[in-house]
Amino acid sequence: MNKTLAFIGCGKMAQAIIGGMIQSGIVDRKRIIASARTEETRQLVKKTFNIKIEGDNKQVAKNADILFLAVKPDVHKEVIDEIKDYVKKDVIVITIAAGITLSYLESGFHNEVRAIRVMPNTPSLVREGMSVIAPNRYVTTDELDLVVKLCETFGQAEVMNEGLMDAIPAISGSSPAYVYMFIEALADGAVKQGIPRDQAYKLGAQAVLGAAKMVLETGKHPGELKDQVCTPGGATIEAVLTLEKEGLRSAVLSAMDVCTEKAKALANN
Ligand SMILES: NC(=O)C1=CN([C@@H]2O[C@H](COP(=O)(O)OP(=O)(O)OC[C@H]3O[C@@H](n4cnc5c(N)ncnc54)[C@H](OP(=O)(O)O)[C@@H]3O)[C@@H](O)[C@H]2O)C=CC1
Ligand SMILES: O=C(O)[C@@H]1CCC=N1
Repeated sequence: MNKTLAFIGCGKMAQAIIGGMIQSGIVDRKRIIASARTEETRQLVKKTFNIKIEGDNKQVAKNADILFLAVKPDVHKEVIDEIKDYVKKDVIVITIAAGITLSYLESGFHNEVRAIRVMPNTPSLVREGMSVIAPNRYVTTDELDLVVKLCETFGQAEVMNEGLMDAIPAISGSSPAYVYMFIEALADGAVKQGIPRDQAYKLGAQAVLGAAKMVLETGKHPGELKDQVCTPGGATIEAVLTLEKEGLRSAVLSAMDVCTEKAKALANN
């Protein structure tokens, strides 16, 4: 990787990506530069990752071969206006923001800018991220391959049509938050039964990790895997009945609907 990777904005998501990339050993930290608004974040990022970070967005944009816009959606306009005249002609601009479209980037920079939407998630920090990638028509196959490989340094990557991108936060970008809530709830339930809290988090998290691996590695339908746990006349089916009565599935679907609507609206704030 002989490209300069630049991040405008270095908050929680950018830090997760940078952490995963460096941990992979594939991306040299010397190739990563970033900017953040406050001195507090700049010091934290410098201390944590030992990368070059500064307050001047233009300086960072100027040196970028691949430029990640990692600010919130409502800060994109101000940042793009600030840097658009400073980027290299063939820079690849990636937004990781929910709701920011490829046409938004094309109008902000210039009509033929190489633009990519990537929706990542925070497990990127431990190289178990999921990145969904949608390029515009000016991104070449080789450039897309490079970005896919880059995203694979911190997890899995899938290329999709832009038309699906607004639906990705709910299933992938935001969903770790729901899973953490589920793990917290599992731990609370265990603590209620007398299990020490630190062990309860380990048991709950490992169950989620193991179940996720079963879905990914056996290729079996989640319903079949659930059925294997439910011993006839046993304890699990009682828990399953209660979760159905309490509306676990419909709660998840409703949450994903509101998440998707909000993600679509974010760019207009
Ligand atoms: N968090 C997540 O799980 C995910 C987030 N995303 C997307 O990532 C983006 C960032 O989210 P997140 O990391 O959570 O948010 P944060 O608030 O943690 O990070 C935003 C960063 O932007 C910086 N910033 C703000 N204004 C400017 C500016 N004018 N110039 C340069 N930097 C600026 C902030 O600097 P400072 O820290 O100094 O204030 C901060 O580092 C969003 O667009 C979000 O949609 C996508 C997928 C998942
Ligand atoms: O909450 C948000 O808007 C961002 C997008 C996906 C995860 N975090």
